Amino acid sequence: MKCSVKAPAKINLSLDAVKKRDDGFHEVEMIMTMVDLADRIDLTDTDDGQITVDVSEGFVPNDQRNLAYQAASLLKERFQVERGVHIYITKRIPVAAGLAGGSSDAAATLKGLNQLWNLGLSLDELAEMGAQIGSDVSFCVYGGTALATGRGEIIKPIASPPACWVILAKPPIGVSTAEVYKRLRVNDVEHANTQAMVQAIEQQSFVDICSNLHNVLETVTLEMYPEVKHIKDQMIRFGADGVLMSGSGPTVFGLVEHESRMHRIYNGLRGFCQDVYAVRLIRTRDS
Ligand SMILES: C[C@](O)(CO)[C@H](O)COP(=O)(O)OP(=O)(O)OC[C@H]1O[C@@H](n2ccc(N)nc2=O)[C@H](O)[C@@H]1O
Ligand SMILES: Nc1ncnc2c1ncn2[C@@H]1O[C@H](COP(=O)(O)OP(=O)(O)OP(=O)(O)O)[C@@H](O)[C@H]1O
Repeated sequence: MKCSVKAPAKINLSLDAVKKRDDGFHEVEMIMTMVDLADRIDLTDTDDGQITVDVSEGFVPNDQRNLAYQAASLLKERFQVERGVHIYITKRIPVAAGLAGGSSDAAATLKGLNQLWNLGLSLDELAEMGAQIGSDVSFCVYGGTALATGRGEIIKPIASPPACWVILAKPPIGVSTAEVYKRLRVNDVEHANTQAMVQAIEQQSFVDICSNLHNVLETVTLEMYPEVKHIKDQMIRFGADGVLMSGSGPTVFGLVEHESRMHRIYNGLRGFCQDVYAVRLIRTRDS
């Protein structure tokens, strides 16, 4: 038996850290949404009881460090599954980019194995297990657009933003999420207006979404890596309607309403940045 699952990337339209907790994590308020740049996870059920991983990109770990491996291992142990699985990951989402590639691979593996191993778990149960792997995994299990609180694992679905283009540009550096949170001074930053972003989305106001884009982690990453600030400035100069760094970076995204302008920005950025993508937001059907 085999199954294939798409694992899309996320962007943070708004990311606020309210305070640092005693367990070392930050209490956050984030508005997250999925874009149609995705990894592909192929799962093949095996009868040797082993979990094995292969990845199309050589520099992504193919052992216990892989978040998809951890997802399979968690399900196998919790439900005493005797079967094994071979996981093949076709990587399209840039790695250590702030786009939750590894988290989405883990979420897709949880969902795929739920089917392949006939576990009958609900999305809520899969999301709860996902939270044990990483803070972004629960959101990736649900997908769509959501307000994420707690350390990122408490998910409240909201409406999808209006359709638009999303240009992603990643400078050739990897950023450590742990390091960025460690350097963050929650009391010295300008906080996001999360409620204003929720309202802008509910009212389908593209203009208000663009004016409320805010990510407190920019205060750290832009200072550490001036090339991220440079890409942000270029995207604004080329005419994106709204520009922000995603997650802990270094990927910068630009929201663009009109296709002709999207082409102009994409071509302009390609001149000095190799990793540039023009994608769409993934909108859920009921919104
Ligand atoms: C930056 C974001 O990607 C935005 O969506 C997330 O907040 C981080 O999600 P993630 O990469 O899944 O993070 P995890 O793997 O859970 O945590 C990595 C490290 O980031 C820090 N961390 C993470 C989440 C959080 N709410 N507060 C934190 O301080 C912790 O030091 C943690 O050890
Ligand atoms: N399936 C996976 N795909 C990519 N990286 C993985 C995977 N599993 C484990 N990793 C490890 O996780 C690290 C972070 O990768 P990832 O692409 O998930 O970062 P990210 O997009 O910044 O995540 P986030 O936005 O959740 O902080 C990588 O350096 C890699 O070694």
